[in-house]
Amino acid sequence: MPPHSQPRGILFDLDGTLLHTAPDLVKAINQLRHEYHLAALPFESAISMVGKGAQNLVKRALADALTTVDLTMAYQQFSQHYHAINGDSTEEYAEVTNGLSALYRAGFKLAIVTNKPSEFTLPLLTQFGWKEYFGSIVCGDTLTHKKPHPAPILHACSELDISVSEALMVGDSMNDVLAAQAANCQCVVFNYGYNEGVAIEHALTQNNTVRIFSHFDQLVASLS
Ligand SMILES: O=C(O)COP(=O)(O)O
Ligand SMILES: [Mg+2]
Repeated sequence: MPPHSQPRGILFDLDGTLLHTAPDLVKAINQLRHEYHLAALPFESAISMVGKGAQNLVKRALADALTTVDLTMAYQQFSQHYHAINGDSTEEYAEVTNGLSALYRAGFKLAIVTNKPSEFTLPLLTQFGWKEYFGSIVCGDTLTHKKPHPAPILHACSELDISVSEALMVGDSMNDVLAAQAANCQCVVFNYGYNEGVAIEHALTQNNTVRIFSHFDQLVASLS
């Protein structure tokens, strides 16, 4: 398949791509730090720790106290905090619901491929009314491996019953780009997301074939 040919399946990252989850994530992280008598992290520092799943987020957020922290217990504490507020201050990026609905109605097979654990992902998909759109939902704890490993992308393709050459990965970070490259899958990224604190334009090398969009409408238009 030549680069940029029309896909049959579209695999979406969640945090930083479909949903601006940062306000709730940062709040839960700072509630956790408060329990450990640690100062609140500034918003931008906390959000740069998002990307490699919630267990890694907790580890990164407690880096200044790691020698004294039981990470299993800390994750449980974070999970309680985040469950209590998950979705409260989370917003979809502009035109995401309209765009997903249009792509679904146009016959594309859609999937979620996120590093976010399923316990937090599924309630958000229900809250935003998106669950019916997705023929596959691969979360950070669905498989042994998370992005940037290619396995989540390959698993979603298998569940959608398409070959990876017929898929397009849509994300916001190098975890999405590297997973797509390892799986040999087309990839586009939005530049409004998180990418662990680094502008995605700077992270991508010049000869990279990944397209960069700044609005969800641009993705939908590129697939019409
Ligand atoms: O939970 C994370 O760390 C990131 O989630 P994402 O893969 O949807 O960006
Ligand atoms: Mg993301």
